[in-house]
Amino acid sequence: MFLREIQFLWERVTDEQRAQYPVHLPAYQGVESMEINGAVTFFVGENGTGKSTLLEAIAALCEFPTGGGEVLADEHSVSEPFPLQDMLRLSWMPKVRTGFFMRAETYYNFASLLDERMRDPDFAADPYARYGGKSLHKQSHGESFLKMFETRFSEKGLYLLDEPEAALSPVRQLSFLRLMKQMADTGKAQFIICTHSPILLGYPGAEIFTFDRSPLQRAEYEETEHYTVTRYFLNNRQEVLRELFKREDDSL
Ligand SMILES: Nc1ncnc2c1ncn2[C@@H]1O[C@H](COP(=O)(O)OP(=O)(O)OP(=O)(O)O)[C@@H](O)[C@H]1O
Repeated sequence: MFLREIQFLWERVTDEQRAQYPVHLPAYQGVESMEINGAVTFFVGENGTGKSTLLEAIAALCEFPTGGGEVLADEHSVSEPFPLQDMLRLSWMPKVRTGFFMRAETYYNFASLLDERMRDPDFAADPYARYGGKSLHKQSHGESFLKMFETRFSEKGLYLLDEPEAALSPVRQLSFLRLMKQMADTGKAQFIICTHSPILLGYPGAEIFTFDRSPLQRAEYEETEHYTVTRYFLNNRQEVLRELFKREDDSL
């Protein structure tokens, strides 16, 4: 593993910035440092708690292309949001420069970029070579996603992945777990992953940070809502659905 610690340098932000996105997000309040102790780290938590924002800030500090993962525009904001990376410091042992940042939602753009490169006569290398040999638009989403990981995971590096499960069936998620394990075991790859998948989260010995608490903190797999809610639903499906729909009818 390479990335050992993410420090939050509060002295770098003004009081005004502290009150605004992204610095104001509850999960970040009171965080001085996040120590990373394993090859696989997950960020979990409710939608909008700041997982992607932190992952993207790490990617920016690593100087990885953020893959078209532009920050959501805020219609009400009069100024550009404070770049979270400006208050972060990453500690490495050893420092790596390779790896990538990938968010499922920008995968389509990435596929189009490769097609553009294929058409570009000035681009000598085969842009599909590392991605299954043909346009990602001509492979199913899940197939090409997994293919891409199989090819790219053979390289040493830090992999920052935002909801990789979005493209993957449950069986493919299991394949993905195996792939991560193979890579992590070589000591050449480190993963930091935002996920909502109870399957991915089940990676053995993974370090999990939950953004549902303020400050964000470590959690055990069985403590996460992804585990408890999924488990409860699967064990009590009829009861949960009855209760859910009854409430909906009542509010009509
Ligand atoms: N440019 C922006 N200006 C203001 N607020 C923003 C901006 N970009 C994102 N936000 C808000 O910041 C919060 C955190 O967003 P983020 O994408 O990091 O959440 P997340 O935990 O990754 O959520 P999800 O699980 O849904 O992907 C959200 O409430 C989002 O609407």
